[in-house]
Amino acid sequence: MEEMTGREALELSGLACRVPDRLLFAQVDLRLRTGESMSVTGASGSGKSTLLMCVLGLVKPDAGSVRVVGADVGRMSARALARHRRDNVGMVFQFGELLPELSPLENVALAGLLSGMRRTEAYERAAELLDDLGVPTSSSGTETLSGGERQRAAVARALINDPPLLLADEPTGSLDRAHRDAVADLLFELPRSRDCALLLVTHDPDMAGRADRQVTLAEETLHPAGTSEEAA
Ligand SMILES: Nc1ncnc2c1ncn2[C@@H]1O[C@H](COP(=O)(O)OP(=O)(O)OP(=O)(O)O)[C@@H](O)[C@H]1O
Repeated sequence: MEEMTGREALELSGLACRVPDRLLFAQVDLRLRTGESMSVTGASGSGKSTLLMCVLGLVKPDAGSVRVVGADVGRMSARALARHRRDNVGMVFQFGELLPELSPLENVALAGLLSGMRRTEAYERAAELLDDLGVPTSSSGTETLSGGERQRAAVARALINDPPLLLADEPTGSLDRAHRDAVADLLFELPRSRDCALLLVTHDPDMAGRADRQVTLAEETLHPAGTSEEAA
């Protein structure tokens, strides 16, 4: 029985996407509410990252719709979409993708500034988040951070606008086991502590298994994990 708590963060209906030589996926339906986490596994090349790109509105699906907090991202102008994404979606990638010239604090604050936060507020919030997430705010560049700290800084950056939807693509893929577990603990706590929805793409079965709901992209569509022949 699914509990109907939280608010709707993401709804995919009949989503289909092809690349020039083949169909990646079709008939993808998914609903995710704030407070929930969902993992997406699937063989390499099955289209998991492309699915996230569709959610971000960076790849236009061939059919179906993507609704983020109720708004159809396929019907927005580029400008409205960029605004909507900044306000509602946080994204964490495999290598953190922080700007190396900036300090961790500046990296996080910048995301707030770009969405219109006042300077003092952006810096205060950034410092608070980094502190909460255990990243030293004293470091001057991101290269002095450990891999785990860098990923936590990337999570802080994704959270600065309090997004109802958090997307993560292999967020622990570059980390050793100890750091991986620490970042995983942090990520899976977020849906409840920050009332956001977490959609996580991973090849790691342990990570995937920690999500409230688990799906696999295989045979060109999404299945509840464990019901498809295809290995994750
Ligand atoms: N713009 C594009 N043009 C052509 N092919 C593309 C394009 N984007 C993605 N693809 C292809 O679509 C397939 C799915 O890519 P995607 O990165 O979504 O897979 P994935 O499941 O995330 O893989 P991995 O687990 O290896 O990261 C790949 O075969 C990729 O080469």
